[in-house]
Amino acid sequence: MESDAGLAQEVESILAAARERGGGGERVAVDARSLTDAFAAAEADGRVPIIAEVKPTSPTADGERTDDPVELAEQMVAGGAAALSVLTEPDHFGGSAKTLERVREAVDVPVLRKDFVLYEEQLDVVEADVLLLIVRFLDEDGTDDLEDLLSAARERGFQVLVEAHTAEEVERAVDAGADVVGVNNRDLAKLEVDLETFPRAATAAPDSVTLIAESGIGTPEDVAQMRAAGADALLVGSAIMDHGGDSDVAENTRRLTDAETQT
Ligand SMILES: O=C(O)c1ccccc1NCC(=O)[C@H](O)[C@H](O)COP(=O)(O)O
Repeated sequence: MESDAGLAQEVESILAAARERGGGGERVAVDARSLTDAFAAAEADGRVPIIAEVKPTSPTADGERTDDPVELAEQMVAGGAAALSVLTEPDHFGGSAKTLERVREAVDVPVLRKDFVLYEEQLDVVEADVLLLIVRFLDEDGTDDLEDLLSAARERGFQVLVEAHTAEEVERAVDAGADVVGVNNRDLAKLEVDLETFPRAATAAPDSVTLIAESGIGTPEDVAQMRAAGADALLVGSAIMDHGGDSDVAENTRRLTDAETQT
């Protein structure tokens, strides 16, 4: 079911909750682990650079994974993940700032804070190496501007992944100063996944940008499709988390990180 604004109801609910969430108080100052260095190290080691996502559940998940997120994160790193993404959105994804803090303490790879940040004060919740800003949601009236948030995040030491869904949004991200751009194959307005999205939108990014393909990637064939279209790295949640089951998260990660060395 869609709202008047053409958004899926779950998305309206996510945005309403994000508008209500405050900040953390004290200004965060981060000594960040380099995301691009982590990608380069994975490549040098023959691994596909994968950001594996600790996502206990989501509006499109088949269930909930209740294992200790720190154990899941450690298994993802054992499976060759170059970096991790940790949901901190509590109401729809089962995440928390505390979880991110615990995960970041336990691993030595860069950790992305995955949340729906709309206002500068929401940057000051928890230290993370990378922060997500979503072009689509910063279009809304009443949110802070993408450009301002990008600067505010960098002033605190965060690297910033700016997420787009179309070629036009990729251009907006680059114009705002983004050097790491994610193209989400999931249309966050409607929650539909189409793996042709990344190849279509990625063409708008200059070579200087680090490009990340996000969502809906589950098989070595999907990895090959995204890499052939120019993805420097991939962000994968559901296929690794296996929400409806209890499969080995390290193996699920390894299947994708090893995709280019398997014959
Ligand atoms: O994952 C969802 O169901 C979702 C619903 C509404 C807004 C955002 C959502 N996900 C955010 C993401 O971008 C993904 O968690 C991430 O790219 C990984 O996607 P996947 O591998 O398909 O789990």
